[in-house]
Amino acid sequence: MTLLKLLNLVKWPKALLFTIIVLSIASAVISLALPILTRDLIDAFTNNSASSKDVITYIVIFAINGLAGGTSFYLIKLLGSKIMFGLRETIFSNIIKLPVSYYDRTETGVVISRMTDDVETINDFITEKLTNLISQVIIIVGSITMLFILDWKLTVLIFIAIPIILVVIIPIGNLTYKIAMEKQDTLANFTGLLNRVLSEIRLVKVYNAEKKELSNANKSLKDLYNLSLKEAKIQSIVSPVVTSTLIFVLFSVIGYGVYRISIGTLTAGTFVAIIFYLVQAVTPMASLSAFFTEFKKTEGATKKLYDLYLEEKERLLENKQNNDNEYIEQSLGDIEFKNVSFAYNEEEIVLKNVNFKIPAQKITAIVGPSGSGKSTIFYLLERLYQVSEGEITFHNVNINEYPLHEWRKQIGYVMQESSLMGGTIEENLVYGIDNNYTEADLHRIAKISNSEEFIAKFKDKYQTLVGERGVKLSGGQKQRISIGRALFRDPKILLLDEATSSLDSESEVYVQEAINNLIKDRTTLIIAHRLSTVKNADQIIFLDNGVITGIGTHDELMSSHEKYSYFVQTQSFD
Ligand SMILES: Nc1ncnc2c1ncn2[C@@H]1O[C@H](COP(=O)(O)OP(=O)(O)OP(=O)(O)O)[C@@H](O)[C@H]1O
Repeated sequence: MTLLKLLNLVKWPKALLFTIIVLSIASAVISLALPILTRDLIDAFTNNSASSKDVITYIVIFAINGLAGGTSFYLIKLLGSKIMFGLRETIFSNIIKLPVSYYDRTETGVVISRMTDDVETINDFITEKLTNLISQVIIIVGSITMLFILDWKLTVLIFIAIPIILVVIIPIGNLTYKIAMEKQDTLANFTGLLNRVLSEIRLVKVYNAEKKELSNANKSLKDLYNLSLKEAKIQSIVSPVVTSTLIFVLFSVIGYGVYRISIGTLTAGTFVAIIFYLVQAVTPMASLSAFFTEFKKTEGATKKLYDLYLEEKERLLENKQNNDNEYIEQSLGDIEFKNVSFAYNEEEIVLKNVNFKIPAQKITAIVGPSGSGKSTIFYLLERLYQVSEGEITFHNVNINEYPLHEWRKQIGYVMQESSLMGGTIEENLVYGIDNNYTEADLHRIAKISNSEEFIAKFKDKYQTLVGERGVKLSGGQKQRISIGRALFRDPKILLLDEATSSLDSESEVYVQEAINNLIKDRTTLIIAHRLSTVKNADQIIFLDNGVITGIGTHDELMSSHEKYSYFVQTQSFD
């Protein structure tokens, strides 16, 4: 059962669970005793033999029952919250370890919905159904048994209703389940759409796509609307059938009971006890009838969550202790691509048998037409994807042999779009730094990344909020913050995706200065878009449609590589 497998991932609060079970059994037993006590009290009153002790005992037991009910209600909610916490923590720690390739094929909104809606469904099932199961079964079985003992003729009358209710409930239960599953999927899709649209709201607006997105949203919303209506229609059939049957039974029982009292074959106390048991048994019965539908629905949610948990994670090798790690501590080391081929999917091979060396502490620039595979080389170095063939080595050791986090710690990656996280400037500068840093470090990094001046102009200085993905900063400011972020890590290897978007010349100078500070004494690989960069590089790699067609200095390639010299003349190289 997937639910058990999933729940096994969470540390079960066993003592709490045990207390809940004991309390709910105790409460069920008291509930079963109450009608008998009521009967005795009523009959005692009828015979004028009731003592005040009887009344007090009755009230005390009633109060204990209420107290046990209240306490177990709280404890069940506590159990649910603990399980939700555990599940969300476990699943989140897993989804954050899933490789980038997983997110290439999955909409993030769907993952969000798993973490929110599906976990909630499981919580509802546990707190409202599973934990009450034992006490409900005890109450139903106990009440029916007591009914038979008290008066079998009346009980038979009650049982006539059960097949009528079952005939309606069972087939409809399956239908409700199907609708619930459809609803879960539609909701996940809608969350996906919401996430996509809201994260790119500027794009939506400048391309006048509001109407289009609204009509996309409309489809999901209509589906949700129709499914809710379907659910309502089903309920509008089930509910009156069940209620009328129950009322019919109740009236018959009351009529027959009153008749029996009038002819003296039933005491008033026993009659009240029967009604008491009847009411007591009906509520858990209704809840139990929905148990299997809810269970199936929860199994659906559980399976999706468990599948997410089973998805293959990035290979971390965190506990690996061997000599290879020592290499990573040394600063000097060449990186080599040896016969590397790579494809994101079967349709297209992006890198084809690529061989080159990135010498330590030198600048290597990669140039080539759009889509030739330049960024892919960075992703492979960051181990965001695994090579399909060949290997990438550092100190002649396959980079996969290094623990992933240790390896990534050596690399500073300044992305072209200068991705920032929502939060403050300080949080962005120190992003991913787990050791302590001082105020002085912060100022030093801001200074060498040329950010100090513009940060000082903000009212909140380092605590200025940058907005989602840094929307409140200018392009040049964002770039300088990302350069600062890379500097903070003091990486040995630097991956720099030079921005194609042109900054104004003043900003450009600031960014260039920051880059020069960043590059110093590091093994640098730049995706180059400027003539000054390629001229400064120790070697240039020309990548064309996934194949390296030339390696050399700017002057060498200008004289020997026709496409390179043409490229230099025609691209936006200044
Ligand atoms: N996540 C992905 N899934 C599938 N294909 C991808 C993915 N990322 C890139 N590609 C494809 O891989 C090829 C190389 O892309 P890459 O981004 O490495 O090129 P590039 O040289 O950096 O281009 P540009 O200069 O335009 O940024 C392209 O054909 C692209 O469509």
